Amino acid sequence: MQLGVIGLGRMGRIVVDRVLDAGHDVVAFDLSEEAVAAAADAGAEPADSVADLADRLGDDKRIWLMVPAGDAVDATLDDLDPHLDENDVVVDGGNSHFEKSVRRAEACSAAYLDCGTSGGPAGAELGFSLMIGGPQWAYDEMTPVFDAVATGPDGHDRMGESGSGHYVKMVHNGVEYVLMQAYGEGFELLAEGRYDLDLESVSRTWNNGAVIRSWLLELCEEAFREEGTDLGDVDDHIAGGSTGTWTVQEALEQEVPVPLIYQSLAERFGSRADDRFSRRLANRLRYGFGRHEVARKDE
Ligand SMILES: NC(=O)C1=CN([C@@H]2O[C@H](COP(=O)(O)OP(=O)(O)OC[C@H]3O[C@@H](n4cnc5c(N)ncnc54)[C@H](O)[C@@H]3O)[C@@H](O)[C@H]2O)C=CC1
Ligand SMILES: O=C(CO)[C@H](O)[C@H](O)COP(=O)(O)O
Repeated sequence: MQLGVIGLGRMGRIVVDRVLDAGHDVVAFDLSEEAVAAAADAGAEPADSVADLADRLGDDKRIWLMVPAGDAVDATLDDLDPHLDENDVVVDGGNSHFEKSVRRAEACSAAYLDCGTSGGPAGAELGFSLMIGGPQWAYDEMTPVFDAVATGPDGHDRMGESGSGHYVKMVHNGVEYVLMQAYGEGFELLAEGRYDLDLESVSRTWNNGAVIRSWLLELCEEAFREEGTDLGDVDDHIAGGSTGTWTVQEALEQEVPVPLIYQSLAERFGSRADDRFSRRLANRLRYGFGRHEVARKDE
């Protein structure tokens, strides 16, 4: 099979390498010439534009987008669409919002698969977990590519109609926030609590047979090993948050209670403000109702 890959960053490059390793051909394009040259060094055929990539693919095009979610996906689809017909398949493997994926699928001249991708850079060796939405025939057609990019046949499946792949990935990320928060709270208590503990040792011990072992816990072990048991100079600021926000918005719309996901998201937002207005007001209100002393900034 011949696959066009657009977007050759952390994730797209893994798609290229795994598809090449499985014996398929790859045509690769990125706005970054360095990224295209590196993919060519790995065995991909370089393209210098979206149109050039489409020309090199011939009929029955199979194309994987791995560009940042949002405008980059729309811009790429605008450039691609004049070259597409109903026999072609486009996969969006990024973290797009599921509703945008439904709209893009309706507008696209090709069959459109929304593909939630999980596994991060570790997927280079292990393969990814792929959650795919869209037409069954297009999923079947892309199966050799999904087998190569995922951990294997069990690492991908069609979740359902258009949008369902990115919907499942959105909820996956909400769960990811909660697990991170849960490990964070447990280790915070261990770090601040009454014993002088080596947290790398704790996480290694938990990772070997404990009920709460997991890949995220292995990443905790790696973090304590590389940064130290006090996490050294790692800041308490957590970036990101788009996929968790979407999960909470959808839960509100469906009237499904997700207090843990919301709380984990709020913790992220809270981490970005070191001078919280709500805390300052609560501090002042305690004076109002109880004449409790107000802590002042210069004290
Ligand atoms: N990094 C991660 O662990 C994961 C990322 N994702 C999703 O995968 C997608 C890609 O993420 P990364 O590879 O981490 O991003 P990245 O920033 O490492 O790579 C994106 C690449 O796309 C290229 N690009 C941007 N706009 C382009 C355009 N219009 N045409 C062609 N190339 C363009 C950039 O030059 C860059 O090489 C995102 O939607 C992200 O949310 C999903 C799961 C995990
Ligand atoms: O999808 C992912 C992991 O599963 C990506 O790492 C994504 O970039 C996380 O983004 P955010 O933390 O902003 O939701």
